[in-house]
Amino acid sequence: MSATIVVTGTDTGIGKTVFSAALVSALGGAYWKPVQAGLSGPTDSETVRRLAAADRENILPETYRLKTPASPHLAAERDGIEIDVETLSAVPATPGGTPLVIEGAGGLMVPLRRDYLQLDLYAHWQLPVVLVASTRLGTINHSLLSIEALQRRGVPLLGVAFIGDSMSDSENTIVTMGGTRRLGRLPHLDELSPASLSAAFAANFRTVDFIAAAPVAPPSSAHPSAP
Ligand SMILES: Nc1ncnc2c1ncn2[C@@H]1O[C@H](COP(=O)(O)OP(=O)(O)OP(=O)(O)O)[C@@H](O)[C@H]1O
Ligand SMILES: C[C@H](N)[C@H](N)CCCCCC(=O)O
Ligand SMILES: [Mg+2]
Repeated sequence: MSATIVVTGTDTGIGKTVFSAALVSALGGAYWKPVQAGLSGPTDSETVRRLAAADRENILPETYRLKTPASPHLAAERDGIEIDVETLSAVPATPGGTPLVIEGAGGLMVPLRRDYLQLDLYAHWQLPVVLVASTRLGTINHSLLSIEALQRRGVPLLGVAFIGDSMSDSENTIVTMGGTRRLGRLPHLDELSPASLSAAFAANFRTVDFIAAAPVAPPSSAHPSAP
């Protein structure tokens, strides 16, 4: 069983927090946002707590709370600090050993420092990753680039969670050419509430895919060259 899942995305603002809340709720799990950049308005931890109707103890404290809503490396510099990667190298324990959902900041190639990417941390952790991707035009490129980056670094990829209206050709193209699987698609919800979100997750994903399935091993050549 995968007790810890990393939620990454093809971009910032793609739906990682909303998907993480749905997953936390479905798993009865805990949530950790290691680096929060931007403190005005609800933080991602606060949003997950609300949308997952999670107990306070299941929202683990962020390791870094940075004021500026920017890339973490820059937000840290603005706060006059440098992110110490060592402090992020071990994943915190959860109350009662419940499953843990970890949400990154933005996408894979986002720097935590000027010499260290978020992807470097994921390669170190070797935890199964869910890639959250939009279904809108442009997603094939962003998704395949993200998948290739994960595969090149040997990071286990559980699959892709799509967000938005159905675009079956884009979704199939991404998972087929990327050598991974489609975990489901969360439609756009006009009203985001704990009830609407958990109903949408239950209707479109299988919780067992996140707890029982072995991550898809990164193939050495997911996209063979054309003859
Ligand atoms: N399925 C959905 N239905 C309706 N709104 C959504 C859905 N998914 C995401 N959103 C909205 O889209 C916006 C961006 O989503 P979200 O905050 O989850 O992105 P993110 O990838 O976590 O961004 P960040 O990189 O800042 O952490 C938010 O306003 C959120 O409420
Ligand atoms: C501030 C924002 N909400 C995210 N947490 C951080 C996004 C960093 C994106 C950096 C980039 O890819 O240009
Ligand atoms: Mg977020």
